Amino acid sequence: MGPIWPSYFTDCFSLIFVVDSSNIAQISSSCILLLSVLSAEPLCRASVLILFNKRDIPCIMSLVEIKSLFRIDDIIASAPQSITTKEVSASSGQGLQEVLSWLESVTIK
Ligand SMILES: Nc1nc2c(ncn2[C@@H]2O[C@H](COP(=O)(O)OP(=O)(O)OP(=O)(O)O)[C@@H](O)[C@H]2O)c(=O)[nH]1
Repeated sequence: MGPIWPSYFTDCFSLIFVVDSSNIAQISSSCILLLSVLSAEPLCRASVLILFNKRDIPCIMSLVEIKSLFRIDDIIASAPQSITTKEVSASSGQGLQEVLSWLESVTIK
């Protein structure tokens, strides 16, 4: 789906990027996709929420290790956008309330 995402960038003020943090094999491609999204000119002022999803699934790597592999600190430091990260589980609902609070905080009133 990545190739068609730019069709939706115009007038986009907030963005939620979901990472499957149980799938270590996909981490680097997910990171590259995120970098391409963050460098898109129409999104340069968007508020960005990165969700590390599937935290209910036992994984051989901790979230700290996954974030390090993802180079999340470097990405946040160099991106023009305001970026928030959260760990969630779409399955159990872990973190859902925080996601809703974030959405409320970035919603244009
Ligand atoms: N345990 C668990 N399962 C989840 C979670 N989120 C999604 N899933 C399940 O994971 C399966 C695949 O969903 P996704 O990863 O969203 O789908 P996808 O991105 O098309 O899948 P891939 O391209 O194969 O990675 C579905 O059965 C979902 O119900 C979660 O937080 N925890």
